[in-house]
Amino acid sequence: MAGARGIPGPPARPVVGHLHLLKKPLHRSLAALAARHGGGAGGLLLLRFGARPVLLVSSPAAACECFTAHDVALAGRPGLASRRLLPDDCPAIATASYGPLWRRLRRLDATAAARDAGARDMVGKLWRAGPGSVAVKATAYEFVVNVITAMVAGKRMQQEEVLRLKAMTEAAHAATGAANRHDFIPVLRLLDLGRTARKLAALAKERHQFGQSLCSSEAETPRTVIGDLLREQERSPEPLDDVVIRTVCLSLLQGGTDTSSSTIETAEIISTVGTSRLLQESDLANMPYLRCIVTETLWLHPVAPNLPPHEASRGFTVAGGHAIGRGTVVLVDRDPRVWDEPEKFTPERFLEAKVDDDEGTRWRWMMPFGMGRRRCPGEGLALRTVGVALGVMVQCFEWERGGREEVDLSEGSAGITMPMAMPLMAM
Ligand code: HEM
Repeated sequence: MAGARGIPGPPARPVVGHLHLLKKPLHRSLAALAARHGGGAGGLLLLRFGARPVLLVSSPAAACECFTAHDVALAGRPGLASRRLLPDDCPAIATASYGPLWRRLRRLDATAAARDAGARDMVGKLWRAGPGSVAVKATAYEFVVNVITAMVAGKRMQQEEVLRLKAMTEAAHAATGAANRHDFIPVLRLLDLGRTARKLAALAKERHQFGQSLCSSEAETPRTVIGDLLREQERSPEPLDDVVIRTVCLSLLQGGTDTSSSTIETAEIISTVGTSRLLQESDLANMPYLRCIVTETLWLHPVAPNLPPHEASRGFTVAGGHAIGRGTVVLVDRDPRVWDEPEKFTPERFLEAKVDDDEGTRWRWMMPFGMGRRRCPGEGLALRTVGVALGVMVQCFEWERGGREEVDLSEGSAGITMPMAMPLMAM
């Protein structure tokens, strides 16, 4: 790339690169580094995780350019060591390499839903739990799982299975975080400090068994994802194998549950439908403020603040001629300057904004679900599910603080997703 300009970064250490500068939660560390060093190259900062170049993009314009003009080059995921330890028979759409298998999985990643009954169940559960307290996220989690299992397999999931899925999803998110040291420092892998290899092998086995039990269970209605996939398996000239079916089902469940339930937990809402009947999905179109609250929650508490890592499959130039090398891992950082008072809960800021009207609003909206061809395929489903769940919870309960203290919205230290440090409890 003749004439291309290099991208600045802070001084790196031998072997670790910049890993020593990263603390949990990762996105706060990265935002601090971007604020300190990233102004000079159009909002780009070049770091090294071990020997691996990592580009942090914190300018809206550069991020838009990356995921539009260079979207194909950035559609890959880095082949990190932890992912290579997960055998081929339990992949996930989110970590699959860009290519024919990923394309096929995405195509199959169908969406359909019937959620109102699930919302009623969730409210009933919170109600029956009192007096005392019940973790909102656990209840919201069960609700989301049941919405998605109904879509995938046409049935509800037993409580033990919900807990098993939750543990598996949290372990997978932690293992696929963007800055796991064992991914970038070979000696740590060699010694298997932290027993990462063993944990990943156990996780692979668990995913395999869980996916298999999901797929081999009898689907109760023909209009389910599994039903469609099994029919396609029989009919298609290029039949689907079990790995593909398992992956689609698990990706829907694992991609959708922790993300949506964290968002439900974090939001507060004002209902507009009154109390004569329970809120339904069709009400959402007439509730712009509810939609703004969900959007604002995703802005303030994105579940994947830096997006899962993307990898440049070829070199290109961006932001006025800065060179991005092949193999660079790309992470995105929210730019707080797109809003006045970016950290203040202000749902009204989205009242006027149309989702896709110009580059600015697109940027403001793009972060929670990504952008380009790896953008979240569950976005529509997630917005409807979160909207219905929040609406019903606010419609049916009065929410107030349990004591004098502010509700603690601080972040936990997860891997690729970002849960709250203190779970929200309904008393
Ligand atoms: C509030 C809820 C949700 C949020 C905030 C969210 C966010 C995201 C983000 C940021 C990505 C990565 C985009 C990128 O790589 O640039 C993603 C990917 C993905 N999401 Fe979601 N998601 C949510 C709900 C869902 C639901 C309900 C499903 C499925 C039913 C789902 C399935 C997936 C899958 C399969 C991928 C991988 C896409 C790929 O790599 O090609 N997500 N999501």
